[in-house]
Amino acid sequence: MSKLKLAIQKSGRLSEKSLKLLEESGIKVSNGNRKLKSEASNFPIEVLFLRDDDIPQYVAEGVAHIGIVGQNEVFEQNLNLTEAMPLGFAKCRLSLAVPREDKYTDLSYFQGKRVATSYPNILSNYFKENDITAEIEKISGSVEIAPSIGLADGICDLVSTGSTLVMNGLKEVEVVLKSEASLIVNDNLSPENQRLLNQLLFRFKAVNEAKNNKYILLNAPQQSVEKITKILPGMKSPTVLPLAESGWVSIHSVVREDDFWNIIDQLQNLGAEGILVSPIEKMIV
Ligand SMILES: Nc1ncnc2c1ncn2[C@@H]1O[C@H](COP(=O)(O)OP(=O)(O)OP(=O)(O)O)[C@@H](O)[C@H]1O
Ligand SMILES: O=P(O)(O)OC[C@H]1O[C@H](OP(=O)(O)OP(=O)(O)O)[C@H](O)[C@@H]1O
Ligand SMILES: [Mg+2]
Repeated sequence: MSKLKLAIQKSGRLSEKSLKLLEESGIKVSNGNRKLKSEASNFPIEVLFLRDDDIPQYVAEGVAHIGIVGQNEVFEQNLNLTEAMPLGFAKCRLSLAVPREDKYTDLSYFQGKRVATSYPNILSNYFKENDITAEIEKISGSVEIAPSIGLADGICDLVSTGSTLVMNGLKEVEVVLKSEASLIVNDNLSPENQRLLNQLLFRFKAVNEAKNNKYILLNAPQQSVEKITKILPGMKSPTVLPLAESGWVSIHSVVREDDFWNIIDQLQNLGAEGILVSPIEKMIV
């Protein structure tokens, strides 16, 4: 029987969340004993544990059929492969930063300057698009130290909280790319592997949809049902059940997590009481 080969990062920022996504998708993989290869016990999948920068190349060449890697690596390497699904974790941005004390008004700051980065291709395209000629210094790590040791005038590196920049006396001045973890796929999958991939995508989507939504349950006066239904349309329409007390109903629905705090006032203004919100484990739309 065919097995889908999935490459994930061996150790680093993507590792734990990649394994967690598999676990939440009901796929049991052990990664003990520093093994670099592991077969799932209940799904035809083999997991390869690799350096994250190597993953796009392995997927493009078909050594692995699919992989989980940051979009920053996908764009930098620009290989023949397909992004099947953004996965919603390892969110960060690739940004330009300069010494805190420097005056910065716009990109022309970088004209004729030296910029250190681990993403020379993305950066050189960005400078080209913006008519900036700068010298790009490729380094593979600890990029933020470059200006203070005289290696470069500015840097282009991944930022999330911004604390690494602050600690190194730098300030973020431009966002070059926004990135998150992504499921990448080889362009020539066999029909059997494509079928397995579709099953996996179905599960990943159910897990991620569930994370973005909450189950909401509330009591409301009967006369507010129509207006509340408009605010809480749910997956099809909300469930409305009568309460023992006449003139009152219980409304059950699904709400996007991002919308919840915005609609809570409207619900209360319509007389909603006893509002309960709980997480959803899987959601199939
Ligand atoms: N500060 C951050 N916040 C969120 N996501 C990040 C952050 N830094 C990096 N990432 C994402 O996680 C990915 C892996 O980052 P990590 O630092 O673990 O890689 P690495 O040092 O290149 O590891 P490896 O040893 O596997 O090459 C990055 O390519 C990026 O997509
Ligand atoms: O904005 P922040 O929240 O401070 O995060 C940014 C830092 O995170 C990443 O490095 P990481 O910590 O993964 O270390 P690494 O250089 O060993 O990959 C990235 O290369 C930045 O240095
Ligand atoms: Mg790496």
